[in-house]
Amino acid sequence: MSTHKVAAWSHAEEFITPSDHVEDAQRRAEELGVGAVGNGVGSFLSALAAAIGAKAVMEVGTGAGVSGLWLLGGMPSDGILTTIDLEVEHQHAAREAFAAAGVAHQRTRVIAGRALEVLPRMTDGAYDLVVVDADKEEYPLYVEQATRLLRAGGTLALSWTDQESDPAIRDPETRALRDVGRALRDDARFIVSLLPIGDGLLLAVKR
Ligand SMILES: C[S@@+](CC[C@H](N)C(=O)[O-])C[C@H]1O[C@@H](n2cnc3c(N)ncnc32)[C@H](O)[C@@H]1O
Repeated sequence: MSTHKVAAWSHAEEFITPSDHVEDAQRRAEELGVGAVGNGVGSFLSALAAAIGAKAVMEVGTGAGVSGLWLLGGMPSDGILTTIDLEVEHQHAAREAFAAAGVAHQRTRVIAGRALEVLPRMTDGAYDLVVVDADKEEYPLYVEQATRLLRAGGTLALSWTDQESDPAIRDPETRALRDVGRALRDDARFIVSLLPIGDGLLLAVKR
């Protein structure tokens, strides 16, 4: 790979300056030892939510609310973010982050529980955007649920891993992602693109 490509990737990560609220949430995520999207993926999610006018967003994996803040920043002012996490401490941090950023209470639904128990209770075709950033081994099952939850024309965004491109890496998480990537790529119901931002983001638009 050319040095320009590597430099361009780094540049993209630093190109957009996060808000103070996002930076606070990133620090809280670090304190809690939970992952969070970087500025490349975060700013992309914000731009994507704005581009598609996402009023109803489902997020699997709230963390400390970093990706949630980016998403809310791109959604219309009456848009609602539904976000699921099984860790009470993460949810508490995310609620604090949303409140500190002045997000109206009614714009977020922070749901406690295991994604695979919560998602089946959600309404078919009701979401413009589903963002997945949780247990990678469960991705195939999240995708099954997301396919049902998305409206026609809705978008699925899967937080990826840069290890997926290395065929020598065959741990269960990486294999699950590889399988899901191939399945979506070959699924005529979706238009798919793998974006090289952050650790990667797989986009699948439901026809
Ligand atoms: C990488 S973090 C999400 C970070 C978040 N998207 C952000 O950028 O701020 C993954 C989160 O998924 C949650 N998680 C893991 N397995 C889960 C499951 N089965 N159901 C719900 N949440 C889960 C973890 O508790 C953790 O908070």
